[in-house]
Amino acid sequence: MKPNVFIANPIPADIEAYIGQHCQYRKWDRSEPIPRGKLLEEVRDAEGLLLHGLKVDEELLAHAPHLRVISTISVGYNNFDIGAMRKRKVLGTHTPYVLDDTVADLVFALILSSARRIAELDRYVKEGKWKKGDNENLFGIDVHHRTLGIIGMGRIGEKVAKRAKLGFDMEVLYYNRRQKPEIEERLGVTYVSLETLLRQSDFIVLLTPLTPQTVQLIGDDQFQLMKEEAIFINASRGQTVDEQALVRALQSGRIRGAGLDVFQQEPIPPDHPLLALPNVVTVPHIGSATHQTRRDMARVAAENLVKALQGDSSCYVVPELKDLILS
Ligand SMILES: NC(=O)c1ccc[n+]([C@@H]2O[C@H](COP(=O)([O-])OP(=O)(O)OC[C@H]3O[C@@H](n4cnc5c(N)ncnc54)[C@H](O)[C@@H]3O)[C@@H](O)[C@H]2O)c1
Ligand SMILES: O=C(O)[C@H](O)CO
Repeated sequence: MKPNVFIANPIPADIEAYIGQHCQYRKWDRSEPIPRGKLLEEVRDAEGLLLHGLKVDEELLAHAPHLRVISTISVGYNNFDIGAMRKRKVLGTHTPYVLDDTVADLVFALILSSARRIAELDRYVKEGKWKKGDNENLFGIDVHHRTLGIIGMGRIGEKVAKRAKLGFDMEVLYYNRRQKPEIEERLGVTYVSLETLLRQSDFIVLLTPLTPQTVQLIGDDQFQLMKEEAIFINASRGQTVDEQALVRALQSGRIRGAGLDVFQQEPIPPDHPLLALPNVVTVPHIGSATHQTRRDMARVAAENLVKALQGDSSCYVVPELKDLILS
């Protein structure tokens, strides 16, 4: 008997067909998110669940007594209640590696857009404000040969460091849970304390996962340490930053600017003070959102689901639940 699976987000047809070869499945294929009540209904008989960005908590697990595997189409898995999943022996899988270069590209797009004021000056030109003559009010700051500080030197952080070192001749500092001598040797990056990184960097990129230890890792105290010329980039999760403190730092000129892909509330409310600031570049959580990479992520997530249901340990189980597939 093929296991029952529920696919809670639309995926490409050939990837759906691959799941169909190994599982019986039902699916939600509308572009708007599945309503919570409908999801709770659909998981009743499911042994496997494929999703992106939906909350997995005790309530959902209680509605799904047969569930064995939840596969998220993302590398971040802060939507998983790990404790509740462990209690019920439900495996969680995610999609590392396939998106690293794409997210690193987006981080650099935010760095360059903020430093050279691309979004602001695009509006300036299109609004017909461009006059002849060299206008110093339009100048930005250099990215090349400046100092980049990466908080969270993981898979994506390393790709950002590589771009910075090889493409932009930047000095790269990093702060991480543990020092990584192998990356230091290979890329010539330097491990420093968080305080040193904040004091010395011209660009600060936040790339840690959202965990209890990283909630509001950056707040008033951390913005106080930054240079006045610093540009702050967040591509991790909105909750890793105290957003009110960020607004204060930007409004008061404590830092120069920010480039943001993630927000405390997504979509960010249209009247949010961050959106009124010219020195902030915003994009709607699109770090991994290219056609190719989202496709690759869906493929890896589908393979994870099928493999995990078959007890094949070569799938990408989230680190905190790895022991479950071996037991
Ligand atoms: N904006 C986007 O679209 C997008 C896309 C992909 C990933 N992300 C976010 O980026 C995160 C990182 O992804 P990754 O694949 O590089 O993960 P990773 O696990 O390879 O890297 C994370 C790094 O952060 C470090 N870290 C964890 N907690 C820390 C702490 N308290 N202090 C200092 N360092 C800490 C880890 O040691 C690790 O080196 C994801 O968890 C996700 O939240 C966002
Ligand atoms: O974590 C990820 O993979 C991205 O943020 C997309 O959800």
